[in-house]
Amino acid sequence: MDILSYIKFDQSKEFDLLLLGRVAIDFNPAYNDQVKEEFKPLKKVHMFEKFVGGSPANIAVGVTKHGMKAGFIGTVSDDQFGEYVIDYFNEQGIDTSQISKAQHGEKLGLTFTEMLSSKESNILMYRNQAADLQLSVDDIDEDYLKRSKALLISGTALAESPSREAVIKAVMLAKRNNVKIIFDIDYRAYNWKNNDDISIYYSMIAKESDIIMGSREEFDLTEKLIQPNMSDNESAAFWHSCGAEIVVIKHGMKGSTAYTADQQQFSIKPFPVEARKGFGGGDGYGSGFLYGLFEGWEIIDCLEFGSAEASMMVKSNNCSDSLPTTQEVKDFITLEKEIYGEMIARI
Ligand SMILES: Nc1ncnc2c1ncn2[C@@H]1O[C@H](COP(=O)(O)OP(=O)(O)OP(=O)(O)O)[C@@H](O)[C@H]1O
Ligand SMILES: O=C(O)C[C@@H](O)[C@H](O)C(=O)CO
Repeated sequence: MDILSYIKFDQSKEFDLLLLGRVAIDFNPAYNDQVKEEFKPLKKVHMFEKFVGGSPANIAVGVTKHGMKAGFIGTVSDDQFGEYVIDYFNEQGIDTSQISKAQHGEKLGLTFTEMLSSKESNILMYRNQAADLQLSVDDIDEDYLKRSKALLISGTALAESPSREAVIKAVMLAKRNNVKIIFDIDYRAYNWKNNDDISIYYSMIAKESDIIMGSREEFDLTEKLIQPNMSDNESAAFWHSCGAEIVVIKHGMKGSTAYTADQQQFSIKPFPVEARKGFGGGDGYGSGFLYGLFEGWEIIDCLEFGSAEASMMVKSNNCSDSLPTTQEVKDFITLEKEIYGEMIARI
């Protein structure tokens, strides 16, 4: 079945996707032609490379590399790092007209990453009074929102006020302007005060969403106050009953499944790679999957493309700069299929 029968984007709109939420600065152990910090504990690392990071920021870069027209709604620090983010987005072709600067000295989060082995990596976040959580209702402009086919909300933006209210306002305005809502649950423990808050705000946005993407753990957190311990099938049925057209549930290396409102389900596995780190896979997955969806591909092809892009990202040393072009993902899939066989990722 053609995906356009699931999601009907308003093709007359100028932007494909607006992304709202977390943006930070990643400091990754250097791994380039000059310096190679091999797998080691963070305390032993001397040289770092700086990148723009944060899941929705990365996905904005990822979909733009596929030729989609994206804009970012967020708040950055009023300093050199804030300028770095805006310059980087501008260079990538992402619209920055709706990025505000924090007014009271709040700083962008700094993410120091630790690569311990191909199976273990961690992040160390410096994120007190984070600038991105200063996004407020005054930063949400209906005339801007209505110009987009879809709005992606990253769940981290719900962790604190005033960003929380800004998200809720954006979702309310999106709904009345036929802007599809994509909820990337994107749970990060920092900034959340307790699990009831997580369930209250995640479920509030999930109930309004057309597409929901998250790991099993993220769905469990979302569903805590609705019905704990749901199976994947039960979760999908519940969110479909609230109006979601596509529910994607990820199980890391075990694979992921997209459930469509017409009761179909499609599953995919990761493409085998030697990973440099665990994080960033979700952003590659989101970029590739959404690109396919906007192109009107069959769901299984969207999943394969997203899974390939995820594998490429965990293999890489960073989360934004290494996001691949469409041709690079296609070449990666061709190569992996030559090595491992045509059905390597398909379940
Ligand atoms: N070691 C790996 N090798 C290949 N692919 C991987 C590996 N780890 C993760 N992936 C891919 O990345 C996808 C997303 O990873 P995960 O399920 O951890 O989601 P996530 O928590 O949203 O990620 P992120 O930390 O980027 O937000 C997986 O569904 C899988 O396709
Ligand atoms: O915040 C993180 O989880 C790690 C970041 O380094 C990265 O940019 C990211 O946001 C991955 O989703």
